[in-house]
Amino acid sequence: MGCSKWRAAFNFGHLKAHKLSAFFTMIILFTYYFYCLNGYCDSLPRPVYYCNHQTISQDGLEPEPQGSFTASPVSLVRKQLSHVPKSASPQSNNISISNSFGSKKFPQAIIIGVKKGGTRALLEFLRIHPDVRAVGAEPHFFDRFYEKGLDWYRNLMPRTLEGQITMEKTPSYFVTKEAPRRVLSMSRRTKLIVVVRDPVTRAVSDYTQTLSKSPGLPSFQSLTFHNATTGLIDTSWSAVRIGIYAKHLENWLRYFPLSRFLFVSGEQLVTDPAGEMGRVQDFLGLKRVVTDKHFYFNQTKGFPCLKKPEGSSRPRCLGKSKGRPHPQIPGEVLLKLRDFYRPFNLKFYQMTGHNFGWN
Ligand SMILES: Nc1ncnc2c1ncn2[C@@H]1O[C@H](COP(=O)(O)OS(=O)(=O)O)[C@@H](OP(=O)(O)O)[C@H]1O
Repeated sequence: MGCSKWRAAFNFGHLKAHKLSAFFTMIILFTYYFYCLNGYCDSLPRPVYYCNHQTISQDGLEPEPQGSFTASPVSLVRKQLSHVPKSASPQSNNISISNSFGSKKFPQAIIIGVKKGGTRALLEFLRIHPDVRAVGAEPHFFDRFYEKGLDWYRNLMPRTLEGQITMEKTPSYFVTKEAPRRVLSMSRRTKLIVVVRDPVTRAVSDYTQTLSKSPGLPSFQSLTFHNATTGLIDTSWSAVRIGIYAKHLENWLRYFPLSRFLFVSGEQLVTDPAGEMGRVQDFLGLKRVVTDKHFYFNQTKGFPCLKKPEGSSRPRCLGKSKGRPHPQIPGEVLLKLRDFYRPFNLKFYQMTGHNFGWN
């Protein structure tokens, strides 16, 4: 091709400005379409949600410096992109790199409670199962964002393949009056998991979390009692109220039969994670894939940790806000609380047919 021909071929001068811009727009649209077709759009970082004033990324990893199941937003982006081979062609090694397989479904199982029961540990342990896909952040759909509608909720869910189950966890559902009716109207077949823990320890754990964000918080005992001299417990304080499990369960049982529930012991989840995970997998109709082989006890943390969590090859523990030391609470305050909870605990054991041994 002679010089004049090249000049003619690349001479856009005769094209009108609007034709040029239409030409470039088409190129941009085509490139974007091709990019998304290969599933890269799905691997872009997702929004970060704020739960209980704590930042939790969409895949459930808390952005804390070290420790576990944790990732900073930057490392999250790296992690999300890390599965894309650098020089991947769409069909390299006959394995498609597209991650847009499957479809978004409503959760078939929800961890509905309880706050500070061990719900994060349970969800992270479940996420190593190949047949479980879970949204990492707490969606808070059935308590805070119900008006956004079911399509909004479903869209938050990860895509699942045939045979995989979709899950989420939002511990405040258990104590939300409207939640059971709302979950029922999504699906009456939803499986409901409640991780329960000694309500006295749970209350202290709850207080510890609030204290970590508001260091000027009044003492635990002053919040526990209406009046220190009468010793009357203040049940309007959420740290106390959440632990009246029988009362909250009563509300759920107006909508769902007991067979739809699984009660996980928060204590057993720490002392025997594999045993508790066996029960959970059976309840969900999953093969018992998560076993004692997946856990090790981390002496420094004082909790079981995962040898190989989802998306990682290194052992990891939960983040620093999980399994943190509690402030010292006077023994007589704890005793009074224990007395307060006793009848509710006994009722809860009767309702569930399970003695959690908190007395
Ligand atoms: N494996 C493992 N590692 C760390 N922590 C563990 C684990 N298993 C259970 N727990 C207990 O989980 C408690 C936090 O409960 P949640 O995850 O339900 O809290 S939250 O409601 O989501 O804020 C947390 O409460 P605190 O000890 O008060 O921090 C832990 O006792």
